[in-house]
Amino acid sequence: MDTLDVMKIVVLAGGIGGARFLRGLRSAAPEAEITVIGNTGDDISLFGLRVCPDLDTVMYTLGGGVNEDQGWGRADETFTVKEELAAYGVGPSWFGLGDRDFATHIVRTQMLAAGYKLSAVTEALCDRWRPGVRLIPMTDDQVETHVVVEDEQGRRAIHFQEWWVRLRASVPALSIAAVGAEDAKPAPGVLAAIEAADVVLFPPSNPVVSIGTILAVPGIRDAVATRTVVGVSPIIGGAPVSGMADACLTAIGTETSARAVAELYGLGLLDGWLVDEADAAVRVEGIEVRSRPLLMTDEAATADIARAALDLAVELKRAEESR
Ligand SMILES: C[C@H](OP(=O)(O)O)C(=O)O
Repeated sequence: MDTLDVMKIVVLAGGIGGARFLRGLRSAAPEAEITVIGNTGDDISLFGLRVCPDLDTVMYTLGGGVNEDQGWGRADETFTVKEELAAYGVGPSWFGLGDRDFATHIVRTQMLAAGYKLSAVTEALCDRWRPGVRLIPMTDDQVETHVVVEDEQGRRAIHFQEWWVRLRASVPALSIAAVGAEDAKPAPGVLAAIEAADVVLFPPSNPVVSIGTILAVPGIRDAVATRTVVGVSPIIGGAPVSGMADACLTAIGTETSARAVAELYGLGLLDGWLVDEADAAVRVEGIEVRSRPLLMTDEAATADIARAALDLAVELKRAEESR
């Protein structure tokens, strides 16, 4: 198998970083069949609507509709509905939904209310966006990431989005839990896609609340462990490439380093690990570590990173097969 051959690739993805990596992967391997298993732990109900930030970020980014500067939400967005809600005193005001984005959540909520599963709704939304990959939510069941914090209002669990977006992770998380994950079932097609995959890639998504949450759905981790898996480090030189993943890693007692994240995923799951040149000295027992520039500065640089991940995965798979 050559990376240029048609191959089946599964990617576990969160939001912005995952979506940008996927855009690079799609251009690095245009013939590949790419299945994306999307995190739904960040999902939240707002104004009576079901909002799936990570699924939408992947869909908008690959479908050409994303706000490129922000990395999420729609391009050419307006905020009339948000302003009108605020005029009624209806919140929360801290979650920035634009008018175009609202339409997606209205369609999704309407279909869910009619009895369609989230996986079917996502497929229907993708009919419009044609992302060039098959996007499946990790589960059709409700899983919500909650964060335990303690401040002047006392100790309490809040929705991940409230901690992340409203509080900007400024209050330390005492713990993070994917509520509902242990009883959730993988969405239809998730396990079959993993079982059929030539390789599985972990993009530089948040290892705790994105990839960690997907792996927490029973059955997914075990299925992934049977494949050749290569991850791209979301940590460069001791800091997240973007975002505040360090706040999540600290909450679970893991150091913010490329080595610690590889160890968190663990031997038995990860076969190869791409780190930045800044982390060239990183070694992880039992995992093949390679270094190269990992900043996704533009689409061409991102495609090079995706190609390097794929090449490493193919090399490791071949080595495994010849043993
Ligand atoms: C929460 C978010 O996760 P991602 O969508 O990047 O996986 C982040 O770490 O910025």
